[in-house]
Amino acid sequence: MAIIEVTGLRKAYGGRTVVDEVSFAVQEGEIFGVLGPNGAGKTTTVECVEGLRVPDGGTVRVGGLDPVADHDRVTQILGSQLQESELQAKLTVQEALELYSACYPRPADWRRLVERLNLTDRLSARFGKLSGGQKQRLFIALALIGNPRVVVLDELTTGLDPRARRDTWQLIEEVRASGVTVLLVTHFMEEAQRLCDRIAVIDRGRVAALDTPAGLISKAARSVVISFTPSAPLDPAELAALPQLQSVERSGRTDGRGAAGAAGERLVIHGTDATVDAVISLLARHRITARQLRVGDATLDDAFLDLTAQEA
Ligand SMILES: Nc1ncnc2c1ncn2[C@@H]1O[C@H](COP(=O)(O)OP(=O)(O)OP(=O)(O)O)[C@@H](O)[C@H]1O
Repeated sequence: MAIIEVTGLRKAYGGRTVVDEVSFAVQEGEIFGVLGPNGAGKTTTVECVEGLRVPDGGTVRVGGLDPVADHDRVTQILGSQLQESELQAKLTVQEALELYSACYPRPADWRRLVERLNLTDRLSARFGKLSGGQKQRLFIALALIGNPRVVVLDELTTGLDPRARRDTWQLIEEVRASGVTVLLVTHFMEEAQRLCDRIAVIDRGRVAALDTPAGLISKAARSVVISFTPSAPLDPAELAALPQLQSVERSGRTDGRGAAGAAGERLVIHGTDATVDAVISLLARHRITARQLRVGDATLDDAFLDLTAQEA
């Protein structure tokens, strides 16, 4: 069952359309990612879902309710991540938890929440003195305090070090395992690939693609990457004629001109399985060996670049 349904959403600021006919549905129990370049309209879209912005067109439903007209009821089922500026630096962790608990008719037991989020020993610490990771954990606790069915997390791990980011990923997985649906806005491909069941890629206000991470990768033109250092140079014309070739990147000790792979130059070729087969045949035909040969699937990064337009 869809807990969030967005249909033909439009939003303009000062006559400039920044969200243009966006539609997607988030199923109960999934982690749904919203991914896209800066200024693509991600935050505007999720703020319409949260009822913080009034759409200019289309409909948004959360648990069947209109987030603007039924704002109070929607806040009972949807937990939002606070922005840093929304908490006073002098407030202690416990005070923040008690304050936010008081806003809900059936709040979660905050002591259990802080235990789960590993914040018990920080209860008397002031918000302003918490580390970045601790602040994010507190934001997750506050988003969950009303026992929501769905939480919206917008760039939760931006600014965290790699360990704190991984810890936060684990928490998000635990939140989902406890039955809460997660709408996650992120810039991090690795984060989206690891956490999300499905992803809407938003580009210039429109949904450019909507699929599972694996589905997005396989749809991207560059779905396989082969890299190697040839034992002898290859003819650039023969490389350019490879089937379903997307790109050839050359790196190493040469200036990137002339025969490809001269003097230890490394080649990184993006294409499909057919491209890889043809590279292997080409090497065999010329009796050239491929040193440090690596073949791998393209990543969500590659798919993202294929799916979103380059900045003009
Ligand atoms: N209140 C506002 N008034 C005018 N323009 C706005 C307002 N809020 C956002 N915008 C503009 O709308 C566009 C979309 O912004 P939005 O914050 O939704 O994008 P985003 O995808 O979340 O970007 P980022 O990844 O940089 O956070 C941007 O060009 C932004 O400058």
